[in-house]
Amino acid sequence: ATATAGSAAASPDVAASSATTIVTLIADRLVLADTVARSKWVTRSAIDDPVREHAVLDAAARTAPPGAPALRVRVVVRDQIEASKTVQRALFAGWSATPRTAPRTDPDLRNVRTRISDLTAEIAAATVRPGTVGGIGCLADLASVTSRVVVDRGLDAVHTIALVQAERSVCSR
Ligand SMILES: C=C(O[C@@H]1C=C(C(=O)O)C=C[C@H]1O)C(=O)O
Repeated sequence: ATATAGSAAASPDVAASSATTIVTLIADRLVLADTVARSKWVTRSAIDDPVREHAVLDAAARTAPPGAPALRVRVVVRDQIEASKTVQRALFAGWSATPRTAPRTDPDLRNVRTRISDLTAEIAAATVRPGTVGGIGCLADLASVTSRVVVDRGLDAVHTIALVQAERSVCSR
């Protein structure tokens, strides 16, 4: 790696470790979409839940630290919601096509939704933390961390695509 002049915040190690933090949080949140999808399938609920989506966005904007760019938090959290629905729709499509693989029992969503809320707040905080992701090398760090997380967790194509979708705005400023 080429050494870059500059502050500690801009050092390659710090940037890469913050990419690891945010990608890990995003992947942790995304895999919870499976449980949400199972519950919605069994209870015949809609994948889109505009009321809950609104609440998730507002809560994230509220937990963002003072002075943080609220719009940026909303954009990143919106990406998490859309990526979650990408996974849910793909699972629904698979279960429709092959009904014997469809879930039959309704998992309890309460704990999962609490965990989704907690992870959303952590993602929001990591998104706006000064000196973390962003700038030169951000996309490269994101790509290398993402490929490692995909392998480590054995993510399938659907979750991999949704993970990239969820990272869409991580490097924008
Ligand atoms: C995850 C859910 O499904 C969708 C995704 C949401 C999210 O990622 O926060 C919120 C509402 C739903 O449109 C859910 O209903 O909890």
